[in-house]
Amino acid sequence: MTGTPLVEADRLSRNFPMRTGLFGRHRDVWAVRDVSLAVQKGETVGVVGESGCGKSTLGRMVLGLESPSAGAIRFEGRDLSSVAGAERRRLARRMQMVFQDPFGSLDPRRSVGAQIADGLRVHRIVAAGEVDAEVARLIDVVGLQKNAAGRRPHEFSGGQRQRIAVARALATRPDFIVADEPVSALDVSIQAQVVNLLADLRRDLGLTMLFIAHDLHVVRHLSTRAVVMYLGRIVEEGPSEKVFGAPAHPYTRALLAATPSISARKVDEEAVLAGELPSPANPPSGCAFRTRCPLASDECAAAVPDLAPYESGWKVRCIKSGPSQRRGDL
Ligand SMILES: Nc1ncnc2c1ncn2[C@@H]1O[C@H](COP(=O)(O)OP(=O)(O)OP(=O)(O)O)[C@@H](O)[C@H]1O
Repeated sequence: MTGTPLVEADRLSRNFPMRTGLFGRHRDVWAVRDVSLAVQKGETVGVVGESGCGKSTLGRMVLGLESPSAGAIRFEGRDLSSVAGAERRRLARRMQMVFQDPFGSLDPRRSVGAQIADGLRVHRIVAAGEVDAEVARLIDVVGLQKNAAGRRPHEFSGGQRQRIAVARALATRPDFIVADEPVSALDVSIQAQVVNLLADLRRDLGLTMLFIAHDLHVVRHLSTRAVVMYLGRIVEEGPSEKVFGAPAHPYTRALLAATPSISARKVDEEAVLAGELPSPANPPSGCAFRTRCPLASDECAAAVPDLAPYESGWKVRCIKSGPSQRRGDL
């Protein structure tokens, strides 16, 4: 892959102070730790991992909604922390977020049309006299009925509300969208419709996306590249068909084993995810996954493994899964 990425996270970390234990001692929870990620124009990068692995914090930092404790975010090569004022607003127009809970992000008292129009007005996307027509166009683009503009959010089903949220995000004509669990609050029967809408929009509008989900089906369907996170760190990253087709990290294999219907391989009993996710306030030493890993040995406790090249464009953070160990018998 060549050229400046549209969005780049460079060694991003974010910690939160937290009280733990009986005596309420302060400890840092590292929600995201040393994450580097480049998203090329037109790519859809899917971020997966169990709840609490740091996916949302990463997505919020990438959009500038949360500040990193360390590291940088670059948009078209420009460090977001060095951009302010009108310039920052111009960049904000180009980056939008679609949240898990569309109801929480929509105002119940205002009409859908008025809420879609907010972004049009703030960023002066069209002339004042053309706002209504543009709202109607956006409503059509996301597949809602023409009369939706005059109605309030509670008059719609969950899937339709997520379409409204997508129309709002599209209003500013963004280049980059972070979708944080956009379908996980929806009925399974509706999820595919919203996923297909996002896939169509990505194709038709040339959108670049960071797609966050704990559901591997959804990520596999939408993303060109997959990033697997465990306790704040990337443990595997590579082309989706490879990561989901022949996962290299034992954690990715365990996630896939928990979703057998998309596993191309026979479910490996050994790979089934054992035990609880350790507390992010007190992660295991060395490889954080070692306490649940069927391959773990003493050396896994010694140091955090590097995110090392596995194949071209594919990286794995596991001392047992380097290219030299790759035989399909792990
Ligand atoms: N504002 C905050 N204050 C304290 N801790 C936080 C805050 N935001 C996130 N965390 C902690 O950071 C860790 C990562 O949270 P995050 O929401 O990014 O994970 P996630 O993978 O997106 O999970 P989920 O799917 O449940 O949203 C969790 O342990 C969480 O409790």
